[in-house]
Amino acid sequence: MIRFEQVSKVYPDGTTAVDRLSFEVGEGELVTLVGPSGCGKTTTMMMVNRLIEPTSGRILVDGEDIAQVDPVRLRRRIGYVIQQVGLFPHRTVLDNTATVPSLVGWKRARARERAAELLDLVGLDPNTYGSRYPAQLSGGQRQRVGVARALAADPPVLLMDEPFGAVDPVVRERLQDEFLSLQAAVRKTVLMVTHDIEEAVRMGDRIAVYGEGRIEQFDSPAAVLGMPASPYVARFVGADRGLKRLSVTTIEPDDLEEPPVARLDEPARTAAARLAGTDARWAVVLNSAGELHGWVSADVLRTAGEQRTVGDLARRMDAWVPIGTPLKQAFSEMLQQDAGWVAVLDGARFLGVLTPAKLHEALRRSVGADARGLGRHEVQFDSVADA
Ligand SMILES: Nc1ncnc2c1ncn2[C@@H]1O[C@H](COP(=O)(O)OP(=O)(O)OP(=O)(O)O)[C@@H](O)[C@H]1O
Repeated sequence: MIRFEQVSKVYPDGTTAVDRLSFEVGEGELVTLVGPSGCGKTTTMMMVNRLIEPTSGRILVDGEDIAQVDPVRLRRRIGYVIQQVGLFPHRTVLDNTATVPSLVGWKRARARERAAELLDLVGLDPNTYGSRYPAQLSGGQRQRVGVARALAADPPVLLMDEPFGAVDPVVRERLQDEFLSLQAAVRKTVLMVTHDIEEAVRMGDRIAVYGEGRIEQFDSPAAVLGMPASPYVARFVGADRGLKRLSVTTIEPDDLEEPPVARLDEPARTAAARLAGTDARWAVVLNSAGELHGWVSADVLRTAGEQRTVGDLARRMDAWVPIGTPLKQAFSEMLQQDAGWVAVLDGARFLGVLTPAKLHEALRRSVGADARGLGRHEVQFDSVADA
């Protein structure tokens, strides 16, 4: 969808901002450009909507060499979100959001209707906020208007330069989450600049890690964290990349332990007999539909009276996550519920449990899989132990 072919930019004073850059962003993909200040990220981005012209090489958008496209026409297909948001201070939020549709000739009523829809989509009630001026909004709300405005004309491509940079960390995380669920629905092709590796990992389907004017590694978040392509990338992603990896590795069925299962309505003695032959100290308790109820201790089952059912003795279990959840979330659930394991469900169906030992194994699996898949030499298993 966006393709860079050997693109360089040398500014008139001789600064080489970008040096023979080649990469491609697929349709519906979100690629983050991350790197230290001054490494050429913004220059890269601004060449896509021709706010900056490359010195050599070419850039294709949807197969078309953009040097041949009228810049105004090009920019209508490309939404642009910047950190300072750049809202017009003397226009209402609704009019700000309707800017691009109005520019491209939509009727006023239709443009405003579309703007109201978009404000709603980014979590701002158009009835409350539509008539306000930018100065009457919080920083986070202004950022949302910036995103709504960029999406208003439904451009296939979105460029975002530090879009969540100007807000505090808590709001920032919320905006990131909101944008991710929005992106899951609208599936734009997105190029996002950030200097924050956490944000790059969280947001990107793939990450381009910049050195000076060059991409040092262009890979999935898991691969960048698990197998930095060079010592430079390893330093940039940081010593705690094992921990960061927890957020990008998801739970798979093979990661689960399958403890013995007891049914809510069966006699305690029956369940105790089943456990007797094993060294299990507890069993998961499911209801008759196979849904998680809780757990029961093997000792309690063994010493239970004749008449008792498993249901009389079971304890509720609230620590659970859906299959496919990132390990980090499962771990956090474990800590929050003060549990030694979390149940993993597929919809309401119980699949198995994740224990700390299995979590560690899953991390190792993900590093190993990348290593096999990509054949990199610099596999850093030690990063897993750090986690
Ligand atoms: N108009 C210009 N004239 C000369 N040099 C420039 C110009 N604009 C940018 N540069 C230089 O080009 C290099 C890349 O700048 P760019 O803004 O692309 O970096 P960046 O990675 O986006 O940095 P930051 O994270 O600080 O925004 C820097 O060395 C910068 O000083």
